[in-house]
Amino acid sequence: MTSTPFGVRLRRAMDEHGPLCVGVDPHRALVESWGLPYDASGLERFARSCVEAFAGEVAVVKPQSAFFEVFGSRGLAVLERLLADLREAGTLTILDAKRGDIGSTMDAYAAAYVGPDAPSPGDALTVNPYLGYGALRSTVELARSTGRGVFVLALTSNPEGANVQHAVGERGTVAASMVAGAAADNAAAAAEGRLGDVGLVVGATVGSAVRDLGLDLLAANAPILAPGYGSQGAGAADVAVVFGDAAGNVLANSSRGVLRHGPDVAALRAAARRDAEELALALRR
Ligand SMILES: O=c1ccn([C@@H]2O[C@H](COP(=O)(O)O)[C@@H](O)[C@H]2O)c(=O)[nH]1
Repeated sequence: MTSTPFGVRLRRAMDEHGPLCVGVDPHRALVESWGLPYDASGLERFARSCVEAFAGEVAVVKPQSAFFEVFGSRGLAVLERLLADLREAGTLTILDAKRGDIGSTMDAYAAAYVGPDAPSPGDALTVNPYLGYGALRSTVELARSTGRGVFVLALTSNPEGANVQHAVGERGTVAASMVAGAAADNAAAAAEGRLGDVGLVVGATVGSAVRDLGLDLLAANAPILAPGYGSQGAGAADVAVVFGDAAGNVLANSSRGVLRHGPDVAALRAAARRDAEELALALRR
């Protein structure tokens, strides 16, 4: 819990380290390629190497909850420790758990992940707005009250997402309604001249969709988490083209693209630095 808003802390971190978020996605193949057993003990050593490699070195680390949940309570304990170690090192985290439900259930998810007594808090949480942007209200409010943020899925990096996210409803496309929701929630921050705390997830792989759907990402004053850079095929130049005038608010994520350089900690760190520099050059504001 902190009194400095998430958007302010994220902007500082990106200015200092470049616009890269490293994902901690312990896929079975990766864990085994690091010479580790694919069990809770291997997971723990994998996570520890990530802390050693990335703490204090990159703007943000994004653990993917699914790969920890696989191991039940022992996996969740590793996730909690990973988040705590990064927090202690002063490195921002986004917990990628993509929570989304009716409002009353979201209250519990909000308490679990962004509340003052959250057992495994990150600095921000990814949320799924498929039950409607309004269902995220309590999560947005609680996150802001603890200096945390949320990232709302808007245009995801997978090809199947377009079928839902490009669909046209009463007030335009589904994606546009998410951007409008974030813009409204970030308006007060914009008036203060700072980046908002309600981020959007927009894949670096979406091609011309941001333009085609007329999404004004810059006006949303939202941090933009852009997965798809690296293993999913988007390069830094693609990120610059996809986001245009909003490129300065983009935090590109790479998980496997960096992690494949492990288990050597120096090699992991060097890979992250190369990507952060490449992105900073391409997205220069
Ligand atoms: O639209 C989305 C939203 C989230 N993700 C997540 O990001 C990482 C990407 O991993 P890579 O290894 O860099 O492909 C992963 O955790 C996804 O669940 C996404 O890819 N697209």
